[in-house]
Amino acid sequence: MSAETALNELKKWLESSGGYFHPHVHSKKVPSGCSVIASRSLPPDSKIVSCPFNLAITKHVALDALSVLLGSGAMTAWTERQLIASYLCFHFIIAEDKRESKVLAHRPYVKSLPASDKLRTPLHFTASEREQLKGSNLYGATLDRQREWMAEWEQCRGVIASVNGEWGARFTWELYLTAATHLSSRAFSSTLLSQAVFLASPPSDPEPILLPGIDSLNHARAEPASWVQNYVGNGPVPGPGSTISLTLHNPIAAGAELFNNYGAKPNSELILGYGFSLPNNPDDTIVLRIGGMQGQKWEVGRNARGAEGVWESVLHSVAGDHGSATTYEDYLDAAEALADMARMLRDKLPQLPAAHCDDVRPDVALMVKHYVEGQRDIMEDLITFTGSKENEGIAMAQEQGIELVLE
Ligand SMILES: C[S@@+](CC[C@H](N)C(=O)[O-])C[C@H]1O[C@@H](n2cnc3c(N)ncnc32)[C@H](O)[C@@H]1O
Repeated sequence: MSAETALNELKKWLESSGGYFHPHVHSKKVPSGCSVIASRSLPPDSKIVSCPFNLAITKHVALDALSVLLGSGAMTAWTERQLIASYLCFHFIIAEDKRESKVLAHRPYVKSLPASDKLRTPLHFTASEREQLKGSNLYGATLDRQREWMAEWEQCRGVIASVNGEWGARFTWELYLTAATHLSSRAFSSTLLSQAVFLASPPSDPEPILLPGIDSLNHARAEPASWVQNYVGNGPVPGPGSTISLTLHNPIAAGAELFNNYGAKPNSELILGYGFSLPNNPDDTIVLRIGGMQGQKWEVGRNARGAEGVWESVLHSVAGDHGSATTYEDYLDAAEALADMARMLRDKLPQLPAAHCDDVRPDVALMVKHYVEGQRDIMEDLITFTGSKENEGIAMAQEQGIELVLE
């Protein structure tokens, strides 16, 4: 099915269920799936798309359908990802004309989702592409995620196969990985459906949900966009006609792409969860763990954002328990220790793939480049930060009349 046909089917389905898709936008095929384009210029604060609450895919929607197919009680202890991903998978396992498919209520949406060959998270990288990440945090995070998702898939497959062997055979790792990636790359928070968005404190355990149509737009950093809730009624159960809409606050020129704003996310998160990256992403971070500090972690960003926390810990670890305030020597030792660590991490980062490397697809090479450059820049900024701490140590010594000769 072409991108245009899939979007038209999605539009028709949304509208027939009380939703809305702006009549003057269309879809354009791009390597990663689709982009949404303005067919005419759109004024500021245009409502682009609305999804009725009853088309949202929550863990409860998934559980209700799976209970009919697999029997209630079969999914005890499944996570919301297992429930929602398995529900999406069943749209491919059970043909539309089968009696059991009645409970699979999201076919026009599922058909509009990008096929697995369009997905580019590191779980979809080839072995040689994954090698490009070796030495970075993202490499370990990829292996952890693959292990976790595979264990989930095996648990689900065991239950499904015990109910129907044919379904179990069709519930492949590739199908589950694709569905779980659709969830990681398109999820919104369940708080959007809760009346509690009007309250000061949202519920403590938000869950991922899918909002068909609202997830059609690509991301642009800092794009002024709102997700607007229209909750009908005052009770805990939303009334018929309740919707979530996406409104874009900037005017859009005819022919321009429409963007949503997924929030401030570092490239590590964009690559692992979504399969794309931003060049020189200002929200990039690196997670630091220092041996001997009880597994404590620090997230440091560009311009040494967040570095004070790791600095304080290193300073106190260097100063030990000498019972007095930290000395200039503590400052110099801590600055040197932190700079050594930052240099070591920088030097451990992977080398960038050659511009034309047969084993690495160009879009993957670009993501790896954006990510590694960001990690390197953060380490350079941290080294500069340790230089300023060293200068503070030197100034402390000078205040005490001590002249330092530094090598
Ligand atoms: C919520 S979906 C957006 C719609 C999607 N393009 C589609 O075809 O269905 C998120 C996915 O879109 C793609 N995407 C979103 N923003 C992007 C961007 N700025 N650059 C490249 N790809 C992007 C990524 O593949 C991501 O996983």
